Amino acid sequence: MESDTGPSEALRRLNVFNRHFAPLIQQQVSSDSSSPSLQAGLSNEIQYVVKNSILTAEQERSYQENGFLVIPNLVPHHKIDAYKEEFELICEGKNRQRSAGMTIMKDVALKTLSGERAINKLQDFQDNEVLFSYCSSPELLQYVECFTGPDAMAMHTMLINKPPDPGSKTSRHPMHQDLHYFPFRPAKSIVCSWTAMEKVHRQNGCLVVIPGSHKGQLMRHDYPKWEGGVNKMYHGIMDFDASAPRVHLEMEKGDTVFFHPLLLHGSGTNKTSGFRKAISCHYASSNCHYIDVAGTTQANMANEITDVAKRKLGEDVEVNIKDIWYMKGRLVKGERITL
Ligand SMILES: O=C(O)CCC(=O)C(=O)O
Ligand SMILES: [Fe+2]
Repeated sequence: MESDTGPSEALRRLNVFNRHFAPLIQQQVSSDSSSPSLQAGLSNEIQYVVKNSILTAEQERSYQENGFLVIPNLVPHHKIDAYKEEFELICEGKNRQRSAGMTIMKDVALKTLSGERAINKLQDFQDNEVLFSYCSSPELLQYVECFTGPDAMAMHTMLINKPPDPGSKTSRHPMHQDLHYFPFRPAKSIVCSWTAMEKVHRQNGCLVVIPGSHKGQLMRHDYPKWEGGVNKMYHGIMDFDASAPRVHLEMEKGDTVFFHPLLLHGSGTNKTSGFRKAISCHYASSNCHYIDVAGTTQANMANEITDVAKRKLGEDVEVNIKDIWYMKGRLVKGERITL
């Protein structure tokens, strides 16, 4: 059934969202009505939004203060249905061409199952035409540009298929900052888009964020010591302040959250019997530069990625994580500069 909703429905949901979250996220509406991008230069504060004609002053202020912005009903339902169908075909594994270059991740507690029931995440779908059309879709890019500027690369792609939790609580994703995985900067020119492929709520493990945490530093990440085990590459913040106020982002199919790579976030246990799906892309300005992560808090992540790459390519192959990122990045807008 075609269930796309029109602009007035989107506006209604935006209002509901704002009413619901405004008190929680303490939107700081100052008496100055000019937008943060227009205020650039007036204070030492990092400006997280570039000059644009898309975001309202209120949306800019909200991203500046909170580090995330939810746009209701952004991705049409028929597109999401096509991504879901493609994901299912990949899980069936009949046509290897479809999943060329992808990293298919299995849940630590469900490895013995087959097909979709074992797979909790697809990564690196930059060469799959159907899935990658999410990253290059105009409805997303108009917003992406507000954070990356006009030259934008899709750097990291994921389809998350959070499985029904088997009782091990391994379907949780520990609180983390995505910047931990990225050897490029500056952080303010990177943004994640995360689109709900169905209704997501607390029961099926929606995203959980800590508003304002994007203004902090990159913290130390490692595997949490969970009794039931932890999924591969699900690093979490080690010195996490569990009392920090969090917001659960309950979203409808097609709703999209854009968030900063230092924003602390994670997701809860899926207590339902369905697979909670979301599709996501990390974009960066092509003007970003690579950094050397040796000797930093990111070194453990880099070693793990290098080990995986060596297992695929051969132990004697010299692997540099910058090369991996260089190869998987795809230009989606403007010109490719340094990334
Ligand atoms: O969809 C989720 O559960 C969160 C995934 C996430 O934050 C990540 O993979 O970095
Ligand atoms: Fe994340």
